[in-house]
Amino acid sequence: MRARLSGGHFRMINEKLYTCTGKEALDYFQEDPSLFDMYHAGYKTQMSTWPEKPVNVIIKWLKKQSPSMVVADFGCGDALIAKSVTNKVFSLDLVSNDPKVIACDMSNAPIVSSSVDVAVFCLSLMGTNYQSYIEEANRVLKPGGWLLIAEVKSRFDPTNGGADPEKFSRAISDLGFNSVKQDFSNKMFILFYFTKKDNKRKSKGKETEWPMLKPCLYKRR
Ligand SMILES: C[S@@+](CC[C@H](N)C(=O)[O-])C[C@H]1O[C@@H](n2cnc3c(N)ncnc32)[C@H](O)[C@@H]1O
Repeated sequence: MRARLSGGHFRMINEKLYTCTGKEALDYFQEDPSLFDMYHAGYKTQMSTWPEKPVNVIIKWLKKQSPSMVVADFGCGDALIAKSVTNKVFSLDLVSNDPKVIACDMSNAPIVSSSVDVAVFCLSLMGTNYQSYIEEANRVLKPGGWLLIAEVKSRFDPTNGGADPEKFSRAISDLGFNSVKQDFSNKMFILFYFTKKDNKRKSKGKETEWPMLKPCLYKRR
């Protein structure tokens, strides 16, 4: 009974995070931070069924890069990246239960412009204003810096209401990134790798067309 109740709470908070802006999500958790713990308990249960977690793929990738690279982990959850690598990592999330985590809405990160080598979004493009998170990553990234985005595969399945991954990739390229790789090999998630060209937008005056990313709603088991 308790498990069913907490599963219901998790699904409700999860749906809220996918259907509101980052600012509304920040207010929601500031009003009751215990909802954040409830969300993360449910999220852990969901992830325990995944054969491979995207955060571990990202950690493996980071370990192959220079440890001097500065990393920003946008929507870090339990800050596993910061706990697993020797790099300097800015771990950002809506609530901080750990001294390593900076509490903020990641569309407004307390990080100096052009100071970061790798920006990571691991299953964290939840808000309806997700493009403002990517724009913020663009602001803090150095030219040549990496942008890694892992997202649930169903959000990028155009045959089932999901976004076209090419359209998503094009929007990020319009911001001034090169698309280096799209890894579709995992059953549960897609991993996009981009590098930042410079501090200017590529297509001057052209409005970036961001595809809508459908919420990732979990079914009652
Ligand atoms: C699905 S969890 C993923 C956590 C972690 N990246 C991982 O892979 O295990 C998404 C996280 O993004 C955070 N998040 C969502 N919107 C955010 C925002 N606007 N600002 C900061 N964090 C946000 C949530 O609070 C949550 O901890």
